[in-house]
Amino acid sequence: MTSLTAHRSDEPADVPEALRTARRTIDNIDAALVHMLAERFRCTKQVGVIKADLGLPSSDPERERRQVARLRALAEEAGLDPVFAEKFLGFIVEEVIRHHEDIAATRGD
Ligand SMILES: O=C(O)C(=O)C[C@]1(C(=O)O)C=C[C@@H](O)C=C1
Repeated sequence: MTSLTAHRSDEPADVPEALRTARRTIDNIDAALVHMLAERFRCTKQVGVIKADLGLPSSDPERERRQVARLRALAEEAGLDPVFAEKFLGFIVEEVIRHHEDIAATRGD
């Protein structure tokens, strides 16, 4: 193991190689998640502006119902706990709705 590797992975020198390798994969996936979430929020902020301009409500429970059904089915196919997938979506959507409300408030709606 080189000092460059140690620095890049930010791991103590005594971490076993198999664990180090797994953690590199985890770090890559976490980075991808952050980038994907940033893109999603960039997009939903545009949705917030559209909704505020058209006087539409911040939340759309019917749309959310369809998203939950779709994501639960995808999760089952993928071997991910569908309850977790639903909770994760709900956590994100809750934040999106807060953003929509802020946008509507600042645009005088
Ligand atoms: O699709 C919308 O209408 C949105 O505002 C986006 C979104 C989401 O984040 O997916 C957020 C709030 C709504 O209740 C439903 C879905």
